[in-house]
Amino acid sequence: MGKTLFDKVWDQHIVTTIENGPQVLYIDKHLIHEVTSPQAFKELENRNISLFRPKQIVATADHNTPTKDQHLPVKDLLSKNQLEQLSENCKKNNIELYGLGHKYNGIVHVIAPELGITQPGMTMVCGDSHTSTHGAFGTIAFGIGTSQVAQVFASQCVITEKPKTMRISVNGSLANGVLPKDVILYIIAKLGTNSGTGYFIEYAGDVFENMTMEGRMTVCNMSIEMGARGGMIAPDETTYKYIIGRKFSPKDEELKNKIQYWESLKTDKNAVFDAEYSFDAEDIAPMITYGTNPGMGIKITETIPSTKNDSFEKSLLYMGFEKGDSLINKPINYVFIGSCTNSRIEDFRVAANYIKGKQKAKNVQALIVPGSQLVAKQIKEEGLQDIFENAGFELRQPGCSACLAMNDDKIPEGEYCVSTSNRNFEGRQGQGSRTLLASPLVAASVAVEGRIVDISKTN
Ligand SMILES: CC(C)[C@H](C(=O)O)[C@@H](O)C(=O)O
Ligand code: SF4
Repeated sequence: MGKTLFDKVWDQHIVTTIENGPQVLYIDKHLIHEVTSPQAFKELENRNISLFRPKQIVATADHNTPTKDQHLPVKDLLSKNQLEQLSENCKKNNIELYGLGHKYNGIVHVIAPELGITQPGMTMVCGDSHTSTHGAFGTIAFGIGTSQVAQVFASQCVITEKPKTMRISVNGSLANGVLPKDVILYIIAKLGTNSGTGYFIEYAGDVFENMTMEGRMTVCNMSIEMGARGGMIAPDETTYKYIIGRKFSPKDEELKNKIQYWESLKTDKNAVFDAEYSFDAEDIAPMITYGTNPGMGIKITETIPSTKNDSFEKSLLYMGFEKGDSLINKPINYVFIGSCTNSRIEDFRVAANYIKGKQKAKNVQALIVPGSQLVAKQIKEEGLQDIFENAGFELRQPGCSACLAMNDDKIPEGEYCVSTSNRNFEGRQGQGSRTLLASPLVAASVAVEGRIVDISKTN
């Protein structure tokens, strides 16, 4: 029987298999940030264990960082503490840190790919659920808990059960204005937020083959919102082109050899998955969520379904929506374009292209938060900054920002925010805030119109 992409990468990294039990998996890259690393460092210190391979670890500060005046001392005490702890821990343990203000600083899932740290065929972990993003490169990448962070510090391995495999194919071509974010919101709306539990997903078919790396990252990022351990896309020419020339990318002979190896990773024709789904690209349209989990999504022109169950009704109550409502023309006062789902240069190009020559609506506060310093630099160099600022959008400094509102970027109670992030849980963007997930194009159109509009009827 043939092997899947997932099996090939997994099998290459098995250190040992415990009989009738889990496996010990070698981890090539361990990414860390300020929120989930402190207790792990403490645990090692308490047990007097040193870090096994500090050179395999890369650290950044992203969740707590302010998006204004990053050159000034951080005002929030808890954040300041966590950031200082990260710096100290990295210094003590010889870990490369791209801290606040560093030219490579940014959201962990944005910086590793753009620096060429993320490469096909690797295993990567981070104490963060959206580590699944890196699967876009044909990498087994998954989030781990704090105790596992300590385990990886000590051994560069994790002990884990091998997940089952699922393939989701989308064939055909996407209509204009339908973005990778719409594809993944559509898939989650169709399959539900528990459909991926216990699985690693491979996305296959025309739509993903024709997608840019930025788009593939958006899709893999949200695999976790289906409950999956992670998502992957087979490496191909698009992947290699993206990787070539980046700071930590392999070069010359090494690159040639690696590409040869990466080519061998594609799923074999006769490989069998534990579960398979397929969709037609033509059925996908611009999406928006109306509820409090990412699976509660509809095409922007559809009405809220009349599902009868308590949690559905509770969710609508929180959102202030009714069954059968259309979201078109609902006034929106906040728009957030950012987060590890949609804060790469391509996302801002799409938004800027729509916004160019227009003005944001008076009622809207529109935040543009780049995923990294490098993206921020590109925004400036490509003239997107002028487009955003002339249109009345606020361009901030990089970080997680309003995606989870651990810093000052909070959406006020009761307000709606059309957001390009990945989670619309109750209070996610600030206490009492109400999040509607959408693509950067939909978000841009809402900022300009001050209400939800059918993107296919505006330009
Ligand atoms: C803070 C961190 C542990 C968390 C995660 O794991 O996803 C955060 O990044 C999120 O998006 O909710
Ligand atoms: S941007 Fe949001 S989803 Fe991504 S790592 Fe930060 S908080 Fe988590």
